Parts: sequence; C-alpha cells; structure tokens
Amino acid sequence: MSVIYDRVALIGLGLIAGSMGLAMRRDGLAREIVGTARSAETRDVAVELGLCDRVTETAAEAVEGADLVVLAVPVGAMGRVAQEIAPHLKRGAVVTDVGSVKRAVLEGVGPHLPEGVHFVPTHPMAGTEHSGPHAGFAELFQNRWCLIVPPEGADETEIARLERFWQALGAHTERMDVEHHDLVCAVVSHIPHLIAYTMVGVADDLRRVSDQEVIKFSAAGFRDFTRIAASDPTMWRDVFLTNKEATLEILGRFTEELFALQRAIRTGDGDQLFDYFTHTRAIRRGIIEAGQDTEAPDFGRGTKQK
Ligand SMILES: NC(=O)C1=CN([C@@H]2O[C@H](COP(=O)(O)OP(=O)(O)OC[C@H]3O[C@@H](n4cnc5c(N)ncnc54)[C@H](O)[C@@H]3O)[C@@H](O)[C@H]2O)C=CC1
Ligand SMILES: O=C(O)C(=O)Cc1ccc(O)cc1
Repeated sequence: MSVIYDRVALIGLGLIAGSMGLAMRRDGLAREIVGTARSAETRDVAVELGLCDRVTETAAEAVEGADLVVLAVPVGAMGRVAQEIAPHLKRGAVVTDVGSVKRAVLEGVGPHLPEGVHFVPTHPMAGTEHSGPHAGFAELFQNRWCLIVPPEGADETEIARLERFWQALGAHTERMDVEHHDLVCAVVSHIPHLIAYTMVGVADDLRRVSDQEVIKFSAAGFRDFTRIAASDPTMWRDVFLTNKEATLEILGRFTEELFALQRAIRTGDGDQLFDYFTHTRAIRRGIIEAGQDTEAPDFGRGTKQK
C-alpha cells in the first residue's frame, strides 16, 4: 500500500494508537510516525515495540510538521491535549481522535483548533480489555467498523482521505452524525460495559468471585462479563461522565425491560419469557446471517496499565 500521510503524530501510546502505529508501519501508510506519551517508560516501550519511529517528551513537539494528528487519550483528557498542541499545528493538518464519545470531544477539542486545521473525529469499534503500549496489535481494526463523525462544514477531501486511511488499516467506515453516534454507542458498547461491571460487582458482593468459585464454574457468559469488567477504569469513567445523556436514556429503557422480566419471573409468566427470548434469539441469528458478526481478533494480548 502507499503513503497516505507523510508524518503522523500519535498522542497517547496505548492500545488504539499502538495498534494504529503497528498497522501503519506494516503497510507503509506514513513516511514517519512520531509518538508521545506522558511517561518515559511508555515512550521507551513504544520505541522498543516499534509502535512509532521516534518519540517526543511533549505533545507539542510531536505535532510539529505532522499531516495527521491522532488524539488517542481518554475522552476526558482530549480538550487539555488539544489546547496544548493547538499553537504547534501545521496549517492544513488533519486532527482526528479515536474517543468512544463524540459530542464531548467535538465540544472539548474543536474550539481550541486554529483556522486552517481540519478536525474530523473518528471511532474505531474495535478494542480489548487491555490497555497500554503492550496491548497494541496490527490486526485490531481488521474487518471492524470505524465510525466517522465529521462536524458540519468539514472538508470533503480530508474526510475522504481519512476514510481511506482507516480502510487501509483494515476497517469498514461509515459516517454518522454526532448525536446518533453517542446514542448508538450507548446501546452497543457503553451500557453493555456498565452491565458487565455491575454483574461482576454483584457476584463479588456474594463473595464467590474472590474465592474463585464463580470463575471456576462459570460458563462463557459470565467469563465475558469478567473480561469486559477488566477494562481500563479511567477510560470508562470518562465515557460515562461525558456521555451522560445517552447512557442515562438507554439505562432507563434497560431497567424498564428488566423490571418487566422480573415481574414475569415472579408471576410465572412463561409465555412472556419465552416470547422475549425467541425475539432476541432472532436478532442474534439475523446478525450472523447478515455476516455482521465480528468477533474481536485476540483478547489474550497486552498488559494492564495502572
Ligand atoms: N480500549 C478500547 O477498547 C477502545 C478505546 N477507544 C478510545 O480510544 C482512546 C484511547 O484508548 P486506549 O488506547 O484503549 O487507552 P490506553 O489506556 O491503552 O492508552 C491511553 C494513552 O493515553 C495516555 N493518557 C492517559 N491520560 C492522559 C492524560 N490526562 N493526558 C495525556 N495522556 C494521557 C496514557 O498514558 C496512554 O498512553 C480513548 O479515548 C478510548 O475511549 C476507542 C475504541 C476502543
Ligand atoms: O472489548 C470490547 O468488548 C469492546 O467493546 C471494545 C470497545 C471498547 C470501547 C469502544 O469505544 C469500542 C470498542
């Protein structure tokens, strides 16, 4: 494949940026990849693992002369990083982010960026419960969706170039408006994470997780919950703080359905339970028949970051 951006700056060198760096290097999508992270240890590991060509101590230095700047830090930190890099951005540069929430990023980052810089937020729907520089792998985005959320009036040529870039990383792209993005992600990602966190918490309250009983006898469902509930606390705290409206809306609907099922169990309404489960099974089968079932490639990698 050929070069899409001459110089790419990766701000934050964790799972997502690390995976992007490895895939870019594998396919020659950039002439130079510059990375930065707050800790010297992360920067050293990034160079050792070949996530980027060189590292800088500050984000301001990393973006000097960059054609594409990728903000890959927790959503709550995006605004501060944007403020730091703004005076150092090259005219005509594209700034993107990979945050899990988009309204908060548009509002937190957009106002800091100078005239002549293009801002096109994106969100790869791919990840694992691991974080930090060791967690990245080049295949992460293969056959996964990447949502493109351009602000009104964004430059069409630059949106298309960024789409081509994500496609070169292996992803399918789809454009979405910001409110729709935050609502869809609340349904398919944010609330499922909250449910997993809660379920593991409940099991732990029963004092069975800690003595390994639940893990030992658990079937795949609970194991999946424990995997998801091992996700990075900083990242997920920021997701819920910044996607408050959509997550509360979906949580409200979720609890209503849950109460209906609770009532069906209490009253012994087998028909209601059977019909509900038949309906949800059809949804799953529909997803598989449409070829939209994309299992994450490998959850066994990487290390947790403090
Ligand atoms: N982990 C996942 O499954 C996915 C994460 N995302 C989004 O991608 C972004 C990055 O996530 P990951 O790569 O998973 O995280 P990570 O924890 O693996 O890496 C984050 C990086 O940001 C740095 N960082 C943390 N706080 C910072 C701050 N206040 N200022 C500057 N740097 C800071 C960390 O040191 C690290 O280098 C997040 O916004 C997240 O919502 C998007 C899709 C999937
Ligand atoms: O690990 C999982 O199951 C995920 O759901 C990964 C994920 C986490 C956060 C995102 O914003 C997108 C994808």
